[in-house]
Amino acid sequence: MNAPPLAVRCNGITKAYGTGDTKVHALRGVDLTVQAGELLMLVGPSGCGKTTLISIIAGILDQDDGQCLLFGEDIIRFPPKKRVRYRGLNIGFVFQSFNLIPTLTAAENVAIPLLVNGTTMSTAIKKAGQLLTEVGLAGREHSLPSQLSGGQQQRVAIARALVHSPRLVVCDEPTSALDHATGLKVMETLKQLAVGQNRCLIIVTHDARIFPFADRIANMDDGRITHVSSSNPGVEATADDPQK
Ligand SMILES: Nc1ncnc2c1ncn2[C@@H]1O[C@H](COP(=O)(O)OP(=O)(O)OP(=O)(O)O)[C@@H](O)[C@H]1O
Repeated sequence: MNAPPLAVRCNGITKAYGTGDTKVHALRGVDLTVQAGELLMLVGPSGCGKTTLISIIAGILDQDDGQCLLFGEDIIRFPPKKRVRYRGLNIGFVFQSFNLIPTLTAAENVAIPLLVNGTTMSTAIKKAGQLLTEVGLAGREHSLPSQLSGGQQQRVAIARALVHSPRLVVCDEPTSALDHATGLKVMETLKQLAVGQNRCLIIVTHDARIFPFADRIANMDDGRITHVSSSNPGVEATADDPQK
C-alpha cells in the first residue's frame, strides 16, 4: 500500500532571534512530518518555539537553517511574488492575536483571502457569510471587530483562515477565547473544513479539552520536538524520521 502523501516535512529547522548577548535560540533542530489528511497538535511550555515553528511552516517567517517542504515544495526558494501567491492560495493562518482589520466588517475580514486570490467582491462576501454561519456567527456579518467579543473575533479569524479552502491551515491557540461548548463546535468545523484528502491542519494549543480531535500530538520543549504520540490511546505514533 502506498504511504499517504506528506503535507509538511521539516528537517533540521533552526531559528534564532537577536544577536550577541540577547540572542535567543527559538528552534534548535526540528524534524517533523505531517501527512495529508492529518490533524496534528503542537503542545509545549510557553516560549518553547511553537509559534516560531508554525510561522516557518506557513512561510511567514524564514528559518536560519534546515528545510521545510510543503506538499513537496520548498517555498522559501520561490521568488517573492510566487511565494506570496502560493501562500494566498494554499495556506490559512489563525493568529493568536486574531489580526483582524479593525475598519472592516466581519464579512469583509473573512472575504480578504478570496479577494486577494481574484474572486469578485459579491462572490467573496457571499462565501464569507457562509463561513461565518459555519462558525456560529450568522447575523454578525456587518459587525466591526470592536463590536464583537473576543470569542466572536476569534471565530471570524477562523472563518477567514478557512474561506479559500487552503491545503494547509495553521492555528495558534484557536480556542483560547472560547467557552467549552463553542470550542468543541469550532473544532468540529475546523476538522470538517480543513482536514481531508491533500489537506491538513496544524494546531498549537494549551487546551487539553481539544486533544481528542488530534490524530497526533507533537510535544515541544526548548526548541525541539521531544515526542510525538497518537491521541488514540494504545496506538503509539512512530517518531518522525528525517531520513524517510
Ligand atoms: N520576534 C521575536 N524577537 C525576539 N525573540 C522572540 C521573538 N519571537 C519569539 N521570540 C522568543 O523565541 C522563543 C520562542 O518563542 P515562541 O513564541 O515561538 O514560543 P511559543 O512556544 O509559541 O510560546 P507561547 O506558548 O508563549 O506562545 C521565546 O523565548 C521568545 O521569547
